[in-house]
Amino acid sequence: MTQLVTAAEMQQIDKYTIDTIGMPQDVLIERAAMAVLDVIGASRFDLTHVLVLAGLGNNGADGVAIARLLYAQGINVSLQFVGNVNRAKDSVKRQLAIIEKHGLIRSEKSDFNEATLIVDAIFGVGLNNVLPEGLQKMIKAANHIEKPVVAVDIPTGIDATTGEIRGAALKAHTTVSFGFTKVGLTQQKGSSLSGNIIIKDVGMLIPDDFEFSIQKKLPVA
Ligand SMILES: NC(=O)C1=CN([C@@H]2O[C@H](COP(=O)(O)OP(=O)(O)OC[C@H]3O[C@@H](n4cnc5c(N)ncnc54)[C@H](O)[C@@H]3O)[C@@H](O)[C@H]2O)[C@@H](O)CC1
Ligand SMILES: [K+]
Repeated sequence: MTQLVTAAEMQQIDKYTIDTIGMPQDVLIERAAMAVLDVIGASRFDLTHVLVLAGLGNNGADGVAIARLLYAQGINVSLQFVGNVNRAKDSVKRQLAIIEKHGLIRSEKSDFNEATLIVDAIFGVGLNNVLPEGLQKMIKAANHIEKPVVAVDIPTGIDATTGEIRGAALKAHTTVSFGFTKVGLTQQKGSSLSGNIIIKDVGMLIPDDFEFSIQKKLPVA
C-alpha cells in the first residue's frame, strides 16, 4: 500500500530525513536518480537520444544526476536547463560541478523532434505558482510532439496537492515518484497526465508522531 501525501507533507518528510535523521541531501538525490534509471532501464523506451529538461530546484538536481547516470551508460543524452542556472539551488550547482568532470556538456537549446525520450525534471513538489509563460509555451509544444516523457516525482505543471494544472502541464507516459504518492497524481488532471505511476523508496523517514492529513492508502500498481 502507498500513502498519499500533500506537497507540504512531502516537504516536511524531506526536511526531517535530511535535518533530523542526517541523511545527506545529495544521497537522496542520487537515490532518486537511480530509481528513475531503474524504471527507464526496465521499460521499452527508445534511448537513441534522451533529452533531460531540468529546473533550478531539487527536482532539477535529480534531473542533472539522471543525465549523468545515463551518460555514464553510454547513452546519447542532452541536458537542457529551464531558467537561468546562476539562480539555481546549491544542490543543482553541486550536480553541475560533478557533470563537468564527467565531460557532459549542457545544451543551450534542444530540438524536441530529435529526442526519443524526454525526462521531465523541471518542477516537482516545490511548484507553488502558475508556470512562467515561456515555459507554458514550451510545454504545450512538447505535448504537441507526443514524445514519451518520464516525469520525475510529478509532471511539471501539476500541483502536487490538488492535481490542478498550473498554466500548463507536461503529459507523462510514466511518473516515477519518490517515497509516497502525491495526492495530485491521483486527482483532477494529475491522474490523467501522470501516465503509469511508479512509487520508489529513496530512504525518506517519517517522524514517529507524524499524522498524514489523508488516511487512505492506495494499492501499489
Ligand atoms: N528536499 C530534498 O532534498 C529532495 C527533493 N527531491 C526532489 O526535489 C523536488 C522538490 O524540490 P524543491 O523543493 O527544490 O522544488 P522544485 O524543484 O519543485 O521547484 C524549485 C523551486 O522553484 C520555485 N517555484 C515554484 N513554483 C514556481 C513557478 N510557478 N515559477 C517559477 N518558480 C517557481 C520554488 O522556489 C521552488 O522551490 C521533489 O519533487 C523531488 O523531485 C528528491 O531529490 C529527494 C530529496
Ligand atoms: K517533474
